Amino acid sequence: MIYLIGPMASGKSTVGKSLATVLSMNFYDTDALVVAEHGSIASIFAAHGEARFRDLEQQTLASVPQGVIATGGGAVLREENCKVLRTGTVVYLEMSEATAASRLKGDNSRPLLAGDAALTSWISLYRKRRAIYESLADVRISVDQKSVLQIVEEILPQLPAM
Ligand SMILES: Nc1ncnc2c1ncn2[C@@H]1O[C@H](COP(=O)(O)OP(=O)(O)O)[C@@H](O)[C@H]1O
Ligand SMILES: O=C(O)C1=C[C@@H](OP(=O)(O)O)[C@@H](O)[C@H](O)C1
Ligand SMILES: [Mg+2]
Repeated sequence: MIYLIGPMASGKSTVGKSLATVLSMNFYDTDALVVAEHGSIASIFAAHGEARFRDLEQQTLASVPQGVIATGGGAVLREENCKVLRTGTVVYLEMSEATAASRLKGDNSRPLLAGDAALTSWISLYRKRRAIYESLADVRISVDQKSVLQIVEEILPQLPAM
């Protein structure tokens, strides 16, 4: 299993999909699996709160089939999830604030960033989570100013033989 972790908009979903294609592995995105079964993340947060979303995220991560897995940026908040991540190869996509700003403009799919034009929430969440991302990472890649393909090509030689 290969797990992608990192802050919101670092490219876990996009890079994960491309990495899976290159490796001829299945790709799963825990957020997409939750949405397919329970509706949009925004609607889950609005109707039931973040804790409910975290429960669904945890259940999904624990039962996802073999492949390349894009996690949500907050999946590392639960130790149960970290235990699952440690069973595979963890690729951490790190990103600067400037890159986040350009990617998040006009995107309102992430309830934790609602009204976050100045990126205050993104910065504060990343500050709280950065140490966990670093502690879990087997492979660490800075995504700033790199194309998806460049990032995939940087990850490939750092993966253990499978
Ligand atoms: N290397 C990249 N260069 C430019 N844009 C990117 C890159 N990686 C991702 N993106 C774009 O940034 C946004 C966030 O990417 P996404 O894969 O959803 O991140 P995450 O899953 O980590 O939140 C998307 O619009 C995506 O197309
Ligand atoms: O960082 C977070 O807490 C979240 C990140 C999102 O996924 P991405 O990191 O793929 O945007 C999604 O799981 C949800 O909106 C919460
Ligand atoms: Mg994603």
